[in-house]
Amino acid sequence: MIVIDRVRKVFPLAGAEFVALGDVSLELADNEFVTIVGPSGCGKTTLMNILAGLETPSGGRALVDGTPVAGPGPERGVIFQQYALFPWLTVRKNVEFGLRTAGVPAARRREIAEHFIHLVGLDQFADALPKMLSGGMKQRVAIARAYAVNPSILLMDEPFGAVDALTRVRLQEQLLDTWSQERRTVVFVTHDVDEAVFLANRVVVMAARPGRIVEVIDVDLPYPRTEDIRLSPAFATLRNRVWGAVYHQETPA
Ligand SMILES: Nc1ncnc2c1ncn2[C@@H]1O[C@H](COP(=O)(O)OP(=O)(O)OP(=O)(O)O)[C@@H](O)[C@H]1O
Repeated sequence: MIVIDRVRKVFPLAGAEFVALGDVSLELADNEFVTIVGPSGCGKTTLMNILAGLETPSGGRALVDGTPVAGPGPERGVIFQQYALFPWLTVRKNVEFGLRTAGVPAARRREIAEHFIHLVGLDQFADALPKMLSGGMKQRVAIARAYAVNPSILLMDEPFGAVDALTRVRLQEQLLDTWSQERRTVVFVTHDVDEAVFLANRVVVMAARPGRIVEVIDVDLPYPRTEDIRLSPAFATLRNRVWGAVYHQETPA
């Protein structure tokens, strides 16, 4: 379980203080898929960095299974927009990387890597270098690599931001497919309202100045999420609601 308890983050700005996160509280149950959506600058990345242990809060705390986050940890896998694959390593070696540093024996490493490479549909590319892959494929490698070390939580910050619209839809379906087979708690930041609704069982809407949560919307659409669901009136209703919460915010001048 993740508990975000009155988290505040203040950055120094031109001799004053800039409140990137005001007072953010949220609880996430195990194996939930929560998306965070909000306008630029509302603190989404700051919140993810705090959960990842890459930033420390100025106030409040983030807890994972009751333990305060004090740095990066193997139970939290991180996937950001930049693919961050090692260009000189093959897909297989990239996926095995975290296992190698954890001292997992070679045969077991290979077995685990093969499982997740298969799960993201890249069997044929296991021995390819990243430069031979499309952007979408690289991001699937990043997902396989994050999964390989068996984190209970996946933190994803705009992971599909750099791919075209059609690839993006395919990646969403593929991620849900992976998640349905290997349930984890997922926190997923996006700018895209459709993406936020399609993936999540809850959408967290944030606003800026100060960064804060303005609404949490339950997405009571069944999984697996199919194209029929994406085109359904129920989806459109939820999408419109999230859209309204994101784009009709009162922001102080
Ligand atoms: N290291 C820093 N120093 C000073 N200000 C920062 C720092 N990091 C973030 N900020 C400020 O905090 C605010 C929140 O930034 P953050 O990147 O978390 O927003 P975001 O919602 O992820 O935005 P975007 O959607 O554009 O990525 C921004 O106004 C940003 O300028």
